[in-house]
Amino acid sequence: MDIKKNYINGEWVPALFGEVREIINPYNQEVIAVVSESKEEDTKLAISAARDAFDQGEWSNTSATERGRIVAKIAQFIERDKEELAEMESLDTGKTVEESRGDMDDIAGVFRYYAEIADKDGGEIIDSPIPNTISKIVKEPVGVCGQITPWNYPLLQASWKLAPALAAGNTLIMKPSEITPLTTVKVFELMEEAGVPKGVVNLVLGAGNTVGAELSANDNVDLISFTGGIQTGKGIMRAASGNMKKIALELGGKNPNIIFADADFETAVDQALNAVFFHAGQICSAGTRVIVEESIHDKFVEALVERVKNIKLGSGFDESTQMGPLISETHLNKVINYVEKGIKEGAKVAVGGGRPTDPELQKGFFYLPTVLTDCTTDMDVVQNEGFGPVITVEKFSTEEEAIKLANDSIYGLSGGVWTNDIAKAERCVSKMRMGTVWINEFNVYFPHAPWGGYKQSGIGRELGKTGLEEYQETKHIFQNLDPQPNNWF
Ligand SMILES: NC(=O)c1ccc[n+]([C@@H]2O[C@H](COP(=O)([O-])OP(=O)(O)OC[C@H]3O[C@@H](n4cnc5c(N)ncnc54)[C@H](O)[C@@H]3O)[C@@H](O)[C@H]2O)c1
Ligand SMILES: C[N+](C)(C)CC=O
Repeated sequence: MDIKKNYINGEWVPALFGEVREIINPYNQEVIAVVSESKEEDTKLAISAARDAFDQGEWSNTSATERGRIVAKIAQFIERDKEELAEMESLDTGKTVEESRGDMDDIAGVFRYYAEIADKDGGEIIDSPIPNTISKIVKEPVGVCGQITPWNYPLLQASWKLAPALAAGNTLIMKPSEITPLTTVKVFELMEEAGVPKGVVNLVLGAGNTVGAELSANDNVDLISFTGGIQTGKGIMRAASGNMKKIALELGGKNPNIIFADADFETAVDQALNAVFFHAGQICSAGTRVIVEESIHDKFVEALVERVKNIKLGSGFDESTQMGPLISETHLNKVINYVEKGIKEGAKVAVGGGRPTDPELQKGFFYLPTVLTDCTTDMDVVQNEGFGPVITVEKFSTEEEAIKLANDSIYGLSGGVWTNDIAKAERCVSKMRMGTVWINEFNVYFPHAPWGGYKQSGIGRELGKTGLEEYQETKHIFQNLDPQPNNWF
């Protein structure tokens, strides 16, 4: 098996100490690839390459139109290689190939979006209060960007960072999750093919506490953009304070999904499933915290359970599969303990609550889609992100109570409201403390709209114009057209 390498200063190079890591298919635990396992020393080399490339200025001085053209080429290559990328993502993560195909469309869309807006902001002349002067606001690249991504949407989360950073004229070093690096390696090949100059994009494969920690702390990195868990995010924030680098953090969620009695019942049930069970619930914005109006609670749970019983688990490559495995044994054990803790706290298992018994699924890290009822807001299982196929159900009787429950969280990533009363929906979403709120929808995201969290779900925004601005500095240029001595001293 070929060893996947780092990409540093335009060259594919093995890790300096020759270490490697095996990448495992979570469906059957087979080794699907071997990749370089880098250390701080490899990371420093990549940071130097990115620093030199930025300081030398070839990419930042390339016109924004030309940068956009290259970013568009990357989109085109992703579309060309969509099937290969989708299969690779499914092998690596266990998600169904159909889901991965959708991800690849989204990813190409992100590169296209930033290609299109790269040259749309030529700066702004503002009204200066001083006669005979010109005041101009321009945007410039931040510089050298460290980018760290998680395992659940490996290439999607990478695209949200790579495309705007490139469009804005930065140089970068990316560290994908050590568990799922394959599609990121492939996209670096595509960026090379698209003509991104050497040193502009650098890839270092390795663990968080070595490569990730170096990227977060190194004084030659000007910005660190991270997507992952809250605890890791807090550590990165502390490490980044050394040189006051800019930080962008996309963290977890425990997202409320409020169902009013006047919602379209069948649609709300169907979408409550979609909100959680894609990718076995390993979605930051999964609507795992279902909050149902008391008058329909029992009927809603009954309908949910009937549907959940029929969810088909299996290989992501089998067209009939609806839900794949969890990412790893460690994560499976975390989900098992999470549900057990919920049961000890008083939650009742309405369906699921353990591993499947099907012999064909024993090699994979499968966990049954699960619904826990009798949940209350003080429970760990309601307050913390489980990142598995687990719905907790709470009840409410008034609109105020629904909002109070929805906001009773350290998280603030996303949430949804289901009702046919549009005024009620508007009242609710205006009070929900989350970066994205959906009315009669859940889990929709696209390149034009910003994405990010309130509260401990993060700092900053990805996607949209705001996602480009994360990678830009704002400069005020003031020019005196009639300079005169003022003889003050
Ligand atoms: N808000 C969003 O848009 C979004 C999107 C996807 C995932 N997530 C969140 O990501 C989490 C799941 O991903 P995960 O398990 O990969 O998260 P994680 O925090 O364990 O790891 C994320 C990345 O950080 C790296 N890392 C680990 N320790 C580090 C350290 N000390 N310094 C620097 N980097 C380090 C990892 O190697 C990995 O690349 C969930 O909480 C999920 O909600 C959020
Ligand atoms: C941001 N999103 C929904 C694509 C993936 C979250 O894990």
